Amino acid sequence: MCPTPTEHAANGNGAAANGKESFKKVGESKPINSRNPYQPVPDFLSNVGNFKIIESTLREGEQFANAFFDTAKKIEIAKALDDFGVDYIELTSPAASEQSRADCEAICKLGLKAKILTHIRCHMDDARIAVETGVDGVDVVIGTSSFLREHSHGKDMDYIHRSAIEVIEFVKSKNIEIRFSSEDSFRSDLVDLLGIYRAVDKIGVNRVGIADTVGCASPRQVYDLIRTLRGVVSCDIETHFHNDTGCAVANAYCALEAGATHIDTSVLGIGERNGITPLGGLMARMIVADRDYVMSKYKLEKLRDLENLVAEAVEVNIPFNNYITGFCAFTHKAGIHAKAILQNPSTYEIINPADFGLTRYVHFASRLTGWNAIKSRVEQLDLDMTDAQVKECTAKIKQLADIRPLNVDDVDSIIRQYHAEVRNQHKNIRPAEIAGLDEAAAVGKRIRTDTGEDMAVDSTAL
Ligand SMILES: CC(=O)SCCNC(=O)CCNC(=O)[C@H](O)C(C)(C)COP(=O)(O)OP(=O)(O)OC[C@H]1O[C@@H](n2cnc3c(N)ncnc32)[C@H](O)[C@@H]1OP(=O)(O)O
Ligand SMILES: O=C(O)CCC(=O)C(=O)O
Ligand SMILES: [Zn+2]
Repeated sequence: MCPTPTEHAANGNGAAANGKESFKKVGESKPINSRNPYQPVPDFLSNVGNFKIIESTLREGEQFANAFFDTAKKIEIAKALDDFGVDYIELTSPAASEQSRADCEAICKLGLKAKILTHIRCHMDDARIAVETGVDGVDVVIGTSSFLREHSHGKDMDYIHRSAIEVIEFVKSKNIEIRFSSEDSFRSDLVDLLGIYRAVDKIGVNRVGIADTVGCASPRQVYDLIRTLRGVVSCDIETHFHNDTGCAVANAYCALEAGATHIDTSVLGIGERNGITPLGGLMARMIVADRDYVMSKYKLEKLRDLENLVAEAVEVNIPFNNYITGFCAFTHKAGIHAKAILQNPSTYEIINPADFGLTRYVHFASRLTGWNAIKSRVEQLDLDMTDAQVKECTAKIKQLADIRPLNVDDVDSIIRQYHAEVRNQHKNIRPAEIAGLDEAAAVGKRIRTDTGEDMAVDSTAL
């Protein structure tokens, strides 16, 4: 359930009003009475308050059209991801090239807190190389849809079973984690899928993976498949969602609701085509679902730097509407919004920018601006105006905003000019009049004018 405005205001941070609670391990359920009392009865299948991130910027992200990471950049990104707090860092297959293998070894030697994985084809040749790199685990994949069986590797389900078992047993014998994933899971036959997952679960795979390789799945399809799979395997369930049809974040969330334990992400969502679930988008979604969990695990204030690092490395800009860090993600423009936001940010914000080390911005330079936003700007400028004057000044701003776009300087100039005019008008009024004093009695006194000026009343002013 989303935090109510009262909760947001009370916490000052968009939090659900949870008490302190310790975090369960993957697969365990949360104690019932530690949850937000406004939340519905806990769903014991759901892992929205207990998930792990497999960060694949250095694997899926390297498949992004613009990506070229040299060793130094890979190390810098790996360290930044580790610092952010991701649970796993997935690296390109060491079978891809000699440099990929060397980089994989170098990152394994960094001694990061995050576990290091590499991603390989379901083939012994790749597996033999992978286990020699020093990784903590191997993610194995093979296409199971008819498209991929026919046009990618050309193998049938019997072959897939046999090679999966061989590779898994080999990797397990090296005492490192092993995950088995079907590629293009949502266009694969359900009986084939459940059969192979049941088989690999039986021989002790750590995780099975569901991949929406072409981004075709809807949240409801994801929920149904993961929920079904949850009933078939006892191991962890990793999920991987491409964003071709705009569902990558929603699908990740639904997967967790249905019992998935691990979500694949990449910084800014970079990957093949238009990429996968973005790390920042997942954080945006999850902080609303379980703020305590997200805040305790991930250093959210590092997200912007992490995104800037990757954006620069792959030579793209951060999109204007990016989750959390887009330039207008916390900008409030229309007068109705601005007024309410100034009173209580929960009115039009579900995420508190301060949780990510960011600030909100109330826009005050358009034809949609209202007097409350201008009043706030007048206060920032430390000028004294009555509400009636602010309203009159707002009308002038709107007049010009109807003609051309305004910037902050334009508005500040209008405000200052208006303020000066008002002050001068007052200067032309006899001070005794302003003070409401008897003129003769006023001489020699000091009074404060409407515009806040301290003035001496002398006979020339009368
Ligand atoms: C959906 C995904 O993102 S999966 C991850 C994708 N990642 C990568 O592709 C890593 C980078 N890839 C590479 O460097 C190269 O493709 C390599 C080194 C893996 C293979 O290179 P090549 O041997 O030159 O083959 P090529 O790339 O042309 O074709 C892929 C080969 O892998 C085989 N293959 C594809 N998927 C699998 C799989 N899951 N398990 C086993 N073999 C597979 C194909 O049959 C094909 O082999 P063949 O043409 O020799 O029969
Ligand atoms: O290994 C996986 O689970 C996913 C592989 C992949 O990138 C995909 O299928 O899109
Ligand atoms: Zn992918």
